[in-house]
Amino acid sequence: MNALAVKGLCKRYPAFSLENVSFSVPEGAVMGFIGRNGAGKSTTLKALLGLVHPDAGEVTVLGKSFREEEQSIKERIGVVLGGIDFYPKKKVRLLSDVTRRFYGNWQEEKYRHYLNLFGIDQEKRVDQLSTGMRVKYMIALALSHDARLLILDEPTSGLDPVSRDELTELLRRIAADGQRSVLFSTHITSDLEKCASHITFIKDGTIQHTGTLADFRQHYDYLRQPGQELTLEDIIVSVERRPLDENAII
Ligand SMILES: Nc1ncnc2c1ncn2[C@@H]1O[C@H](COP(=O)(O)OP(=O)(O)OP(=O)(O)O)[C@@H](O)[C@H]1O
Repeated sequence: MNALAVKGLCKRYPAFSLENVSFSVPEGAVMGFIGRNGAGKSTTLKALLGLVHPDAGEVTVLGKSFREEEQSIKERIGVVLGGIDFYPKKKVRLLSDVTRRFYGNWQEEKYRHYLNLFGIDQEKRVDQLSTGMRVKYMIALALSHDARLLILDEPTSGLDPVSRDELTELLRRIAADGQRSVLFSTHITSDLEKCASHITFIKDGTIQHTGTLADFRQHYDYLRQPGQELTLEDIIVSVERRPLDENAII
C-alpha cells in the first residue's frame, strides 16, 4: 500500500502555479522531494496537508481520502514544517503536555524512549535546544503518537554535517521497518544519497520525475559523460542551470 498518494494537485498564486502534481510514497520509503528555490516544494507539502487550500487534487493517506477523513489521518502523520520557533520560551515538557492531549493513540513509554534516545532534556526551553535537537524533538513527538508517515520540510537545512548525518540515519531507520514512511524536502542532495529510496523532482511547479532512486539515476543517465559517476547534484545542476550570457557585463 502507498503511505501517501497525491493526484492532480494544483495551486495557483498570481505569479506561480503548482500544476497537476502527482506522486506516491510507498510504505517503507524515504522519499526525497527536491527542486531549486521557489520550485514549489513547500507549496506542495502545505497543499497536500490542507494548510493552503488546493485548487484541485486528491490526496490519499494510508488508503484513506484526506478530504473525507482528515481528523483520523492527522493521528497517523507527523509533520515538521519550519520547526517550533513560535514557542521559543516554552519548556519542552509544556509543549509535550499540550501535544499529548491531541492524540488518542499517544504512547507515553515511546515518548520517554525517544527523548532518552535523542538526549532531549524536558526541562530545557525550546530556544535552548539546537536546531538539530528541535527537529529530533518534533520527530520524537510524531513517533510517540505512532505516526506512519512523516512529512518534513527541509529538516536538514541549517544543520552541521554531523547532525545531518545523524538525522538522515534516523530517517532511514524509521522507514526500515517497512511500515513507516518519510517524505522530506531538501536542497542538500548529498543527504539523499545516504537515506532516500525514492526521489520526486519538481521544477517550476511541475513534477519532472518521480520514482525510485535507481529509476531517477537511470532516467538522467543520458547526462553522464563517459567514465563519469553522476551524483544527484550533477543531475539537478545539469537540468536546472542556465548558462551565463558570455557577453554579459559582470
Ligand atoms: N502565499 C503565497 N502567495 C503568493 N505566492 C506564494 C505564496 N506562497 C508561495 N508563493 C510562491 O510560490 C512559489 C513557490 O514557493 P515555495 O515556497 O513552494 O517554493 P520552494 O520550492 O519550497 O522554495 P524554497 O526551496 O526556497 O523553500 C514561489 O514563487 C513563492 O513566491
